[in-house]
Amino acid sequence: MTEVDFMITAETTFQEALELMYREKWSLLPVMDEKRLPAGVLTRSCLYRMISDGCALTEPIGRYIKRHTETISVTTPPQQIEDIVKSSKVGTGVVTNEDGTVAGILTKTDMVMSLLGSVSSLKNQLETILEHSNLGVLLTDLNRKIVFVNPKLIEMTGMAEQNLLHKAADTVFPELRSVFSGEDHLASCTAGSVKTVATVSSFKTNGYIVLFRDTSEIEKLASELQTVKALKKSLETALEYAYDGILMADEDGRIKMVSPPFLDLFNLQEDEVLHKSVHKVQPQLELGKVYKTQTAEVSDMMELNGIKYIVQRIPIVEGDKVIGAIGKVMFRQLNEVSEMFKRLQRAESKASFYHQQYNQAESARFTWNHIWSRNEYMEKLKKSAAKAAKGRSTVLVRGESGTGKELFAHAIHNSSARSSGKFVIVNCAAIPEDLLESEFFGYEEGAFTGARQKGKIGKFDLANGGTLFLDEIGDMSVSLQAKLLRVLQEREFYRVGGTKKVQVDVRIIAATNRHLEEMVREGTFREDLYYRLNVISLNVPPLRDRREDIPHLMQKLMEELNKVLGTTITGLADDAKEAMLHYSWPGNVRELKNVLERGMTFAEHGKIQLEDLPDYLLNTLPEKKMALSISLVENAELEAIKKALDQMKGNKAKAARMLGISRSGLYEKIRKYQLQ
Ligand SMILES: Nc1ncnc2c1ncn2[C@@H]1O[C@H](COP(=O)(O)OP(=O)(O)OP(=O)(O)O)[C@@H](O)[C@H]1O
Repeated sequence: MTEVDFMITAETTFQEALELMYREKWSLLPVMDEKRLPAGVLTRSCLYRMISDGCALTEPIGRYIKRHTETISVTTPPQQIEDIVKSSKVGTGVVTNEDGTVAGILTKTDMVMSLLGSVSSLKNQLETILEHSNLGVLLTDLNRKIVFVNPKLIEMTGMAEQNLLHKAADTVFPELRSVFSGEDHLASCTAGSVKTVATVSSFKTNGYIVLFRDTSEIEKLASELQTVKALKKSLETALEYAYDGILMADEDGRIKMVSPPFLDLFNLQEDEVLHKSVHKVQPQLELGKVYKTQTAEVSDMMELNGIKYIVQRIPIVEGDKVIGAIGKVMFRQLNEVSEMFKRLQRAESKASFYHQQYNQAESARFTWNHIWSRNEYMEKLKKSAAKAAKGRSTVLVRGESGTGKELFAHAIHNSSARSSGKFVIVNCAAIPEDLLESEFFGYEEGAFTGARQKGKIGKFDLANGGTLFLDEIGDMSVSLQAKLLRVLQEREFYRVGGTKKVQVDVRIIAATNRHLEEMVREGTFREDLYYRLNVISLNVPPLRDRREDIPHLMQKLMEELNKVLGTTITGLADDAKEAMLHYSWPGNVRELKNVLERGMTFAEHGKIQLEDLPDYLLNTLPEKKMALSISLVENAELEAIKKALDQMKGNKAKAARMLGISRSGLYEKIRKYQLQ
């Protein structure tokens, strides 16, 4: 204990001990126990070991020692002490002599150290520690002149020791200036080619100690982190622009990422799916399967809103464990692999559509479920019509063009007692005047000369036992009106050129968009026929008077059109929807359907955009949302008709088609607005 110069107690902090040691130049410190009797000595290496074990500089030494108890006495053989120290988790310090024998050891709670032998060269001990340190260490005097550098710092700088010693530290390492001046705690400092972080501790009376930590490891980690971040970003971007609907789930089936087309297709918001269980939110994807089988698979064809899709289920496997799964919903490629395929598909769907129509000619295709509505009056109307269907009376369906009068006629027939009979449609406006009679009543064999020798069955004959739907009844000539009236009264007729009375059991449903009462007044429609037809009258309101039907009809019609056109439209962009909701729809549901068909053909997939809508619709958009007055509606209607006629160079058939109204409907409007 001869070399002991200073004494410290269990209350002394590590910082104080360190400063004392530094000031007293590599000496031992005596430690007093609680009774202030000499208890042991603290060597510098021991102190450093304790600090590197993680004790705070401000912590009292005694408290640290109490936490780190080892039962080693002076009689413990050095080998055993070494073993204990090595295996100890408590960071006990050991002091060795030059020959490697144990010189001192940390023992009881209230004692710091007992010397087992002579402590000869503490400077050497420190040098040993510094030699093996991973930190570059530099000591300076008060003038910042370098007095010591450790081998690690020599290695880092690549400079010879003598070229470093006695130089001002901040000349060799200019980055240290800010730390020496106390502006910063740390400095990024290049030692040779090594990037380091340097810290400076000052020991007021003696100088400074500078520690250099190699940051290349940290930088490597940072660059790996950067790579991972970049990968994540690429993945997110790929998802953002992915053509398919993609969803990724983690090992517990929680949804971690989802692509916008996926959300579009299933009409979901991101927060409705993210971090939720895929098995609960999207059970129809059946992603759970791949967690069990660990093999990728493709689903059968599925369908949503008229859009066909298939799901590719892909497990993410690491080792022999499934750590996640990907659900890839392909709905666009199905239709868009190539232009050819698309065209083929359209042709096919059109062909099958017409084939279906052909098969269903003379049979009613629609029921009440096909008349889509959210409007109270329409629902009441459907109920009354369904009641009327049960009887035998003639039904007159009235309403503007394209409001769904024909649909009502189909549904009435289908829910009537004669639904197994035929449903025969005659468009009174479409048949040339001179053929109308033979169309209605047929003709006997040989009634005409020439090719049509064989005779023809008329619509009344055809509809026997079923329903005859007389569309556009207001457009029938007065002479035919008389003949029709007779059949309605007597339930029998003569074929053209025939002499035999034909008896029929036919229910008549008539429809018109004309103002029959006015026509009766004008003498262009027979009053007696009017009363015969007008037994039960159903008035289908125009779309502008049941605006709540518009969104519902848009949704249902898009589903239907996706099937017919082979498109994958998921909805309308907000502004396009707004425009649709504010338009007055003079052509009613037919016009709505035509505008959607055009928009869907232009957009092909995703959502219908504003620019996919026709100009005449966009031009009539009110600047501000305001209640539509009748004159405003009429004005819009007039503008639309003018534009259509203009665009079609006066061709009324084409203009009517473009407007989505019937030819007779257009004629009526032309008359109404006195257009020529
Ligand atoms: N409520 C509805 N639900 C579903 N589709 C409808 C509805 N109303 C009309 N439609 C559709 O709109 C189009 C026009 O309907 P429909 O032919 O029945 O009208 P209309 O009043 O008979 O027309 P017009 O007077 O020009 O003959 C059809 O394609 C029809 O399927």
